[in-house]
Amino acid sequence: MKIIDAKVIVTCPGRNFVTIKITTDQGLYGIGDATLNGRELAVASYLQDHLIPCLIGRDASRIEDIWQFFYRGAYWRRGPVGMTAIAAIDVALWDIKAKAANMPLYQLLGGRSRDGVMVYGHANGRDIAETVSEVGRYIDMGYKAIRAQTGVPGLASTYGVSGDKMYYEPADGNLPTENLWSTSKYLNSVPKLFETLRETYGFDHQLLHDTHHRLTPIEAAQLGKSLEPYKLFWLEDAVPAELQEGFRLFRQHTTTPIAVGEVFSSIHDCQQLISEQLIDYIRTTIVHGGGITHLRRIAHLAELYHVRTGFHGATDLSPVTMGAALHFDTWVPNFGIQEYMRHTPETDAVFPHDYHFDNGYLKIGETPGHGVDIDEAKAAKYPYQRAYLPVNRLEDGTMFNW
Ligand SMILES: O=C(O)[C@@H](O)[C@@H](O)[C@H](O)[C@H](O)CO
Ligand SMILES: [Mg+2]
Repeated sequence: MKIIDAKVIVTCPGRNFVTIKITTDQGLYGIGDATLNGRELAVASYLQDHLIPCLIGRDASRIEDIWQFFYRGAYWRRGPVGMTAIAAIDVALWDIKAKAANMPLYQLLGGRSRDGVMVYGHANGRDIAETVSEVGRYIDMGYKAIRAQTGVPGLASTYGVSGDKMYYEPADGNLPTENLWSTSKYLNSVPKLFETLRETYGFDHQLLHDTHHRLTPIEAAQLGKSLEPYKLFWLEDAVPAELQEGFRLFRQHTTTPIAVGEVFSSIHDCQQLISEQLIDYIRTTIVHGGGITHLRRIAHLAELYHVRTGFHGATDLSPVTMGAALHFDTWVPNFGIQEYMRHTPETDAVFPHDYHFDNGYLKIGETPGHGVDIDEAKAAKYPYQRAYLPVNRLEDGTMFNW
């Protein structure tokens, strides 16, 4: 089955998405997500100008060989741009292979390990009272797991808190928005949020929190200890993870489960974190982690060390990633949880799909492939609009982590 065409589709139904569509000589096509929030055109060019010329004429069934060709053949390995481009091709080829076999992707991976994929939604509020009310709304919608993020007294803005309570999109202006951050103000406010949530709703629901890369290991240890009475499902991205051994200091002080990895792009970014059992959930997902082919390696390594998957699933990962991730989640034995930030109706119209929300779970259909398509006519109506993720400075002006 020969690849005869491959094209990159950039569309912006409220936010930018980059998609590759690969077509074979047998009339089958597959699609893959290539979206990297704030750097979309870098991946589009990596595909259009560098990888696609090498793709035409290859055998679409040779998924592993094509992955190895683009990874080892690049010379310059790893990193979010290259691995997102490789991931997009990989997912499109898995989509084609499953369609050729006339089976849903999860069957090709090894069949069902579960009937539904437990997801967590994003409740947020400007203050604790509004956040508690929002968590209640997500409980009423049927969520079994809810991430809670609240405004920090004394800070004008912070990660995860937005005016729109259903569709959260952090990328905004034509140039990066500058936010201000105070770790001490944040650490003073978070424990009170979870104390209030547990007092209000008890312990029947899983609660999660994302610190978004803003603490040192000892600050993360302090936060983890202070949250232990509230039994979080996980504390996410507490510490930037370039220094994997830095998590030893964090881990030794607290039993709060640790999740990290949405910004990772290969197994090498998390191999030490996993093999030293410094984390409990690996967040690296299909679109930024080299596709299904590479995520299987990460999941198998994680399985050896009691680490479970907890795929990133924000709105800036397209429905194509969500579809592929749900098939992976349906199969993978060491599944933990799937993030589910809902896409807008405009985005869903561009990317018709067969997964659906059912009482706290996402369920996939039996469509051959990953079950997601792209409506090119609708996609063409939304031209690219440059947008950046915000940046963060400390209150004294020091550049910090967003
Ligand atoms: O856990 C999450 O969903 C966040 O970390 C994301 O919203 C992240 O900020 C965005 O995906 C960045 O593009
Ligand atoms: Mg996160």
